[in-house]
Amino acid sequence: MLAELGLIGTIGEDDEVPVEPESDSADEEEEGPIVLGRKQKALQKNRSADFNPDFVFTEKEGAYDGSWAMADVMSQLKKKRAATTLDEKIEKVRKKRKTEDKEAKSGKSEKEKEAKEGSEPEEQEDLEGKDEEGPEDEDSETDYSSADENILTKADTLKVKERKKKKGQEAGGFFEDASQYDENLSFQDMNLSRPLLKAITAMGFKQPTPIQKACIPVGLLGKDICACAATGTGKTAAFALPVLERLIYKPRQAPVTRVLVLVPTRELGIQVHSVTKQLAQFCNITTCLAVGGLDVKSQEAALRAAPDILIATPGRLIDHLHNCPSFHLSSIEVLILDEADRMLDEYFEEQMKEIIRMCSHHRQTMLFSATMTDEVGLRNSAWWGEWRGAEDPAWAAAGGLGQTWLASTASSSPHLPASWQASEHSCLCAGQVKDLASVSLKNPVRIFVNSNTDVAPFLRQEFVRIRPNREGDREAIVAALLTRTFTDHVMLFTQTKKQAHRMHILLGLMGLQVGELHGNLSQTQRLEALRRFKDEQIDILVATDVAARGLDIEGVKTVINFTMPNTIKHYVHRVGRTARAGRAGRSVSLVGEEERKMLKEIVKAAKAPVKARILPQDVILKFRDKIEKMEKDVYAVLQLEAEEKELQQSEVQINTAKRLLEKGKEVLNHEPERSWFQTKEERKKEKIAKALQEFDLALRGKKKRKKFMKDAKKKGEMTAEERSQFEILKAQMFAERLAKRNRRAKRARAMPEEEPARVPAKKQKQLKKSVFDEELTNTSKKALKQYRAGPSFEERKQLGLHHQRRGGNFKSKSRYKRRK
Ligand SMILES: Nc1ncnc2c1ncn2[C@@H]1O[C@H](COP(=O)(O)OP(=O)(O)OP(=O)(O)O)[C@@H](O)[C@H]1O
Repeated sequence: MLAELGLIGTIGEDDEVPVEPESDSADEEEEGPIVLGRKQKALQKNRSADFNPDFVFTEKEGAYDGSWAMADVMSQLKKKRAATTLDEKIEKVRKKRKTEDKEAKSGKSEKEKEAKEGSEPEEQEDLEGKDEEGPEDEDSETDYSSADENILTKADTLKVKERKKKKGQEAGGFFEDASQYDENLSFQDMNLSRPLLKAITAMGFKQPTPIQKACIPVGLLGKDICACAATGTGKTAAFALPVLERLIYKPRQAPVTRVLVLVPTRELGIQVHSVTKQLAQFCNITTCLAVGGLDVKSQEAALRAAPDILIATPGRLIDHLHNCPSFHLSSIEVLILDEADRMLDEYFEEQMKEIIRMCSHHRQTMLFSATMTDEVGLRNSAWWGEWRGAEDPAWAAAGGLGQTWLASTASSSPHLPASWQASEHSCLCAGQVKDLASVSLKNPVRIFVNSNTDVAPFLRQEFVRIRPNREGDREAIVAALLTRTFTDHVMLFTQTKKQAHRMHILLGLMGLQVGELHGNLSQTQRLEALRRFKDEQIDILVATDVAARGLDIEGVKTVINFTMPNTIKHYVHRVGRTARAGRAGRSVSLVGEEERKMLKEIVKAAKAPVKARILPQDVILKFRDKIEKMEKDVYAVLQLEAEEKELQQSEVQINTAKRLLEKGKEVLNHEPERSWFQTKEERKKEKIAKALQEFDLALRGKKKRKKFMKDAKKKGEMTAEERSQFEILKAQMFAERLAKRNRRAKRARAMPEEEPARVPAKKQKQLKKSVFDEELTNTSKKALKQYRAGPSFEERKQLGLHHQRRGGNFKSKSRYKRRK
């Protein structure tokens, strides 16, 4: 690639950098455990030895086919008329540019030749020689002179960012204490059935990861779990294995769906489904995938067969619940929320309420995430509690899945944390989690193997500072990083879909192999991009946060953040796409002035040294120049896209009109409209309310923002600076909205449902009862009779009222008397 661009590579990902105080070579030299296809050699260097965590991922053996059951999924995709791909358009524009430049160059050299023929005939040979020998440069319009090459060979500089430790505050603390597990526990020790152990071996898992060691024994007991472990540490198997074991142990009596796994994105659904299927490959348990973007009809057919385990995204699940008459959730025995904090945030709020309302109350619930907070449960306690509050306490005794066996194992299992064995509730954490336990989950076990700001253990974090008023450098810096240093297995995250698309075009025009993944694409395009990235057909995947959570793409070496994401949580997930399953990985984030606060927090939370990468200024300038020159080509690609879209739209219109003329109106409406839990009107209202909220936030006291938005809209085309500013602004708006919502939640929604304080019987007797307690709250028959009848003769005598007639309102009478 560098050769194609006429550049010479500079600092390599694995190179030693002089300024770096400690050597990085060790982590590059160790072998990666999983062998990759085409670029194996590069990846073999990718294993880290920088860190020494307790757990070491062992090499995967056997035939673990990590594919996403793509064939299955692809057959469910809607077929669309094939148009030219973006890459084809980019290629077309590139070729055109090359020919133009070639022509321009040859015209120029002709002129020079003529001029020189007249003046300096002796230099002719030299020039001709140069023309022949000189490379037929593919990117001749941005060719670099030999002087420039010197500049480009300058190495980046890496400096360790010092972090200020708070006195007396060590990382971990409260969280680590809460989750103990038997470190020597093996899969064989876990009482798992043979078919599962066979599948584990087939998938190449030699020993359980910490989260698996901690969760599987507890999950087998049918306990509710709230679990947090770093990205890429095997949470999927941690929830899937106990569930599968319980399904095997207690086979179903009737064909019903018993386990529901909810995930936030379609791609993650496909992946979780694939992993579950692989774990269940040697038993009779059936699985089903119900995510958006795939064919509804075939999903409905699969649901009618009542699969044991259903993996779904909330929207599509609700669609089925409302439109597939025989499908319901009343038989769900286990509910799992993968990426639980996301599933319970405002985005899914209405949908989750609807799903929980339809779910059986008698269930085990498990929440999993790398960024789990106690708040997750607390914040959602109000509405969640509504449905779980009145649960049958006899559930555990009556038995969900294999309860008898569970009861016997509970007391004898040597693999449960010591604290758990001592007392069932000692594993529940004190403080905030108590609130969560009492409202969201039933006596949940809190298993925090990592803190919720921990990044993957083998991740090396780097940051590139964007200087004030140099926001426009971001694209140039990213291009420089991708061309010179991180050339393959890279995920580049942007804040907006538009920027992701632009980066795809820009990098594509530079000759890099790029794909994009975001919500503006069809499902086919999304999956195709992922497939190509997994199959190493492309080197760089530009994505929005839709790809930030959960995706397990083998061999991702680098994650680049174009801007810092919305929150630290988003950051943890994004950078978690690399350094998975014991492998090393690197993240490089571009940080501007306005994002430094988040950087500080990241540095503070980091357990390994965080580094600042400094690119030579000349390099940035060169790439900036290159991009500027490319603007017209970017525009040309966008034009091609717009033209093709227009053409497609008119084709659709013509076809519709044709069908209308031929077969009448009913042909267009032969499909009955699908119902949803919200009416169209409600959905519209919700959207408007959310948009207004955002709008309100954007304008709140921030004149700068208001002006920025207005100016950008007016101009239509943004400058590089404005584009970057817009990315940051979007992240800030999200963060503010979240903060506002959290503040509001604490006031209005997060009332912890505290149990009435239990007073010991002895103490109760000692407590003095007030007159209020004794008289007004006494609802016994005798007391009520007495109250109706009024005071007795004795009492009236005491009050000096015995001479008055009984009955009537003696109080008012006496008052009347006094007044007189
Ligand atoms: N016991 C094990 N031994 C070796 N590899 C494992 C083991 N368990 C899981 N893995 C592998 O680890 C990788 C990450 O697993 P998984 O996707 O479940 O992580 P995760 O914790 O859910 O990550 P995220 O938080 O990003 O969703 C997968 O490739 C999986 O095959």
